[in-house]
Amino acid sequence: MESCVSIDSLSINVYSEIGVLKKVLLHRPGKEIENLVPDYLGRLLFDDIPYLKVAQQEHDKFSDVLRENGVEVLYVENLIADVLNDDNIKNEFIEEFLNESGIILPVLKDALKEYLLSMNTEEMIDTIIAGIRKDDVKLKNVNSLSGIIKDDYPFYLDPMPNLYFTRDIGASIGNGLSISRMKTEARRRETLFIKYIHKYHDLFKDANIPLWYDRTMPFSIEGGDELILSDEVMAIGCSERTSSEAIEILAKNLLNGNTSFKKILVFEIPKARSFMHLDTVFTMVDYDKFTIHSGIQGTLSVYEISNGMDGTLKYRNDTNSLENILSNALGLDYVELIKCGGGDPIISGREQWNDGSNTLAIAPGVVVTYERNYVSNELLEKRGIKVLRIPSAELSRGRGGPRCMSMPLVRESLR
Ligand SMILES: NC(=O)NCCC[C@H](N)C(=O)O
Repeated sequence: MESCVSIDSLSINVYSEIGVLKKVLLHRPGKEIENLVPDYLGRLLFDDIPYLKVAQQEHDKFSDVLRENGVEVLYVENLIADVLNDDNIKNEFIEEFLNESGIILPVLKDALKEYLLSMNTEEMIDTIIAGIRKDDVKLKNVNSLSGIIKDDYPFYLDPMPNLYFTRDIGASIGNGLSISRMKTEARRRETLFIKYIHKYHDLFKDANIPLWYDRTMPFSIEGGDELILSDEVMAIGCSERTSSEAIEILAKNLLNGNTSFKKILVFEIPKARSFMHLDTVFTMVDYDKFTIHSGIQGTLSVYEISNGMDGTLKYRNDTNSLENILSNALGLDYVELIKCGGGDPIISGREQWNDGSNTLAIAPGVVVTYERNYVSNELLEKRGIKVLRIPSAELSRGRGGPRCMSMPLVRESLR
């Protein structure tokens, strides 16, 4: 349960999806977006190339709305810069980052290390996130075959265009943290940032923040699949990105650990790009209200994981209606599922594709949404939800919405 210290001094405290948001981690899109090229869009998990200048203006509007509502906005790039100002930690990070980038040829590794260390910390971080093009680095006396016969791949280090979807790199659960094992190579290195911030940043390093999951585990799980429905119940999507094995390991650590969590609802959703995470089709907007994409309702299976008395886990396939599963789990008489885009399959399809279901609650009944999903937004307002719209034409090309772009660190607990 919530500790007795004041909310502001807590480093991680997230026991719901809707508690007043006090502290959140974002990444402002940078030059990595301009290193997206048509040939590699699919592998880098993008469907189009955002116009960086406008994407940044939209993201600044997002952070303004959060600050205007009392949220302290932290940026990944600033926290990791704080950490890497220590030369030893910087060297450790660069070593690990280059290894994970597949840079194993010693001459190339040394040349890239020298290139990165020639910059100040902030520039180095921007460069690492943006990617390093072969044209950027004149590799001095690299007498290796690959230095002579170059293939036509333009990068030494791939860009990290998905970093502005900070939701996925980790999940604050209770007073602890699940550091993701990302499903795809394209996003795997992103979690190095959260690893080093958790391990070395003054905000976290002495706070004994338990790790419920770690990036070294072999089974993938991503934060977009991890929803905190209450201080006792989580919903976790078994999806294109999150494996049942990872869910089981996380469940053991939460249900058998000394946490407040008693039950995990596993939502088995179609393994499809547009439904890549549970939060692209299902988010919580109030004590008893959720948005949902009608396209998954017929195909959804829900399995409940709870504590067996002997330290094992119990599994049950819950065939009740989703409304009943949620109201039972949350001890409510009734919950309302608000269909993203209404019932119309064309409108729902369009608005779900542009993350109409991916709302970010900043307080009970108050959500941030993409303005482009106007049908879903009006439906939410008709159901009594306060909707704070942000511009989204460029940000949405990355296939994520306001919840995807934010990693809550502190929310006021609901009770
Ligand atoms: N929680 C989320 O739904 N995040 C959206 C991630 C979009 C990103 N282009 C990806 O495919 O991973």
